[in-house]
Amino acid sequence: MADLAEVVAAIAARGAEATDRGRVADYIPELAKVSAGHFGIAVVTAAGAEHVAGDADTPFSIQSVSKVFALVEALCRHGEGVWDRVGREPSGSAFNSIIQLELEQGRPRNPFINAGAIAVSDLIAASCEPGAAIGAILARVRALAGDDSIAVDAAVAWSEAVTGYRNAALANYMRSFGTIAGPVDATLSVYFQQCAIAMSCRQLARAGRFLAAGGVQDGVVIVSPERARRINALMLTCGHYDASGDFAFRVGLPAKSGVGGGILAIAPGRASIAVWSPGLSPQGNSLLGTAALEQLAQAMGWSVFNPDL
Ligand SMILES: NC(=O)CC[C@H](N)C(=O)O
Repeated sequence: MADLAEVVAAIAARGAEATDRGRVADYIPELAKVSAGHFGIAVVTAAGAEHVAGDADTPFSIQSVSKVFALVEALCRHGEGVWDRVGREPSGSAFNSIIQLELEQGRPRNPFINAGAIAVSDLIAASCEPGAAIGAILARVRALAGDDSIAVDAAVAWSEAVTGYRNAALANYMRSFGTIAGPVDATLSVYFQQCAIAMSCRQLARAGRFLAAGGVQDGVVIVSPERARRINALMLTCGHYDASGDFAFRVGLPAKSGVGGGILAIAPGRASIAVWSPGLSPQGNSLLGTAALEQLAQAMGWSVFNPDL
């Protein structure tokens, strides 16, 4: 078995040198300001040991990685009722696609595409006092990461709100079907703010550790083992949108990406892994982050399709 610390250091060295780094997201103006030169990786084992390298302590916009934590929050508040609003099937289409919603009567395919995540934000808001939903999501993330300094980047949230025409279209369309029950503007505000949460790779890997450990973190039950397994299943099948199949083929781990260039990946029973490199593939997933996870999975034998995992 390869030495984990050495593997992490070697991956970071390769990530720092790579020349083909993908394109930084520019449809959210504030994200376009981030340099494609960054690369960070953090691995937190199920037992809590940490191995980090590169820009592992630099906060970045977690964007759609937040959809995992929002789903946890919604499941804890509404239980299986979440599935009355959103499905559990891969979409095979872009993260911000509209066309499927009309064909499927306003019911999003899964909680990790934008439409599904907006519906999840609405569910959380429905069980909170007005204006308190983002606080609940942030509190969840802080508790999981064990770090109260984690915050919403207000500039990113604002940048997305003033340019978020597609998300507004998705939300309004779903409101017409009742998939969203609350005021569209309030729901979108929760969604934009959760996407604008800033975290480092180290914080993100810490926050995901319960998913690598059957739902338990430091002796505290976050979710049941069954729920942790199901969230991992959704991450594997839906976490990379229309590149989820290719990600499973190359890496073989449950994982969720975001257009900020972060990816949270889970090796069940082994580790929670966060990588960050802002340059993206055409489907909006971190180019070097995916390559890094492919190298890590290969070197450590960490794939859910590996008989020895
Ligand atoms: N894939 C993503 O990370 C997309 C999230 C982004 N906030 C959006 O709604 O467009």
